[in-house]
Amino acid sequence: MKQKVVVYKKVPEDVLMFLSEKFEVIYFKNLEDRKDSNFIQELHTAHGLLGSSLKIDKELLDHAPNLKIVSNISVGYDNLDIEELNKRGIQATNTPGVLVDTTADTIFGLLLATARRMPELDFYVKSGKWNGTKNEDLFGVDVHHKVLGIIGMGSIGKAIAKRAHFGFDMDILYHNRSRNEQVEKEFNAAYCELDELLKTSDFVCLMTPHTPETDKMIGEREFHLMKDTAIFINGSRGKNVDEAALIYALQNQQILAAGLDVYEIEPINKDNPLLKLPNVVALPHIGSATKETREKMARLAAKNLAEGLAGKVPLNLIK
Ligand SMILES: NC(=O)C1=CN([C@@H]2O[C@H](COP(=O)(O)OP(=O)(O)OC[C@H]3O[C@@H](n4cnc5c(N)ncnc54)[C@H](O)[C@@H]3O)[C@@H](O)[C@H]2O)C=CC1
Ligand SMILES: O=C(O)C(=O)CO
Repeated sequence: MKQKVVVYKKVPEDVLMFLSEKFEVIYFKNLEDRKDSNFIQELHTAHGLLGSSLKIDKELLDHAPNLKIVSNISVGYDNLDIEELNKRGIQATNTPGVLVDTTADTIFGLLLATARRMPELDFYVKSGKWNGTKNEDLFGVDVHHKVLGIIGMGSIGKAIAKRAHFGFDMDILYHNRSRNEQVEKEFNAAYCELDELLKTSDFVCLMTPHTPETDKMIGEREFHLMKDTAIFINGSRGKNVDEAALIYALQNQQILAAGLDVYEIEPINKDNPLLKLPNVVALPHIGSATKETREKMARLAAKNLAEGLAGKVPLNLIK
């Protein structure tokens, strides 16, 4: 009898076909609620789970006694309780690599859009306000030849550094769990302690995973250390930032502006003060979301799942 796989995110047709050849596939194209009774019902007999963002913790796992693998269609896996999965001998996988360039493009684009106030200016033109000289109140700030501080010099951090160094002649500072000689050589990047990076950078870009250690790692103290001309970019996870402190810093000119792809709670509430601030450029957690890359991620996740259920060690097993 075929093993059973529950897919809880929309995936391309070829991924469904690939899975259906090997497994019995139950497909929830757009699962809105993890308490959905049909989903819970299917979990009881599921061997594999494929999707993203869903919180997978003890409460959910108690409904899935036969589960062998959880395959996340994302690189971040802060939605998974890894300790609980380990305890139950359930494998977990993610999709690193395939989304690096796409995410770096988005985050660097966000940095440019924030510095040059592109969404505001787009609105200015489209709303018919452009009818004379453009005054200083519309000007942005330069990106090229400025100092970019990257916190979390991993795969995506490096790809951002590459764009900044080769494309924009920026000076790169970085803070990471460990030094990386390759990025120091390739992008002339200088390692520094977090406080030094915050004090010195014109742009601070956060690219760490969300872990107990990085939870709210940028808060009141850190915004205080930044230049009042600094632009803060968060492409990592919203929970890495104390959002109330970010709002305060933006409202009180402690920093100049912020470009955000991620938020403490997603989707962000439309009444969140961040969305009322002209010095915030807000994207809907879209870093990796191009058609091509999302398809690659889904294919890689399906491959990981198939390897796990075949008794092999999946390529992207989370250790
Ligand atoms: N906005 C979006 O759509 C996307 C967001 N992400 C987020 O970006 C994160 C990073 O992705 P990758 O670069 O692929 O991961 P990675 O694992 O290659 O890099 C993460 C880096 O953060 C560093 N780090 C971890 N804890 C740290 C700490 N306490 N202080 C300083 N550095 C620390 C690590 O040493 C590592 O170099 C993901 O975990 C995910 O949360 C990833 C993809 C898309
Ligand atoms: O992969 C991730 O971690 C994302 O945030 C979405 O691609």
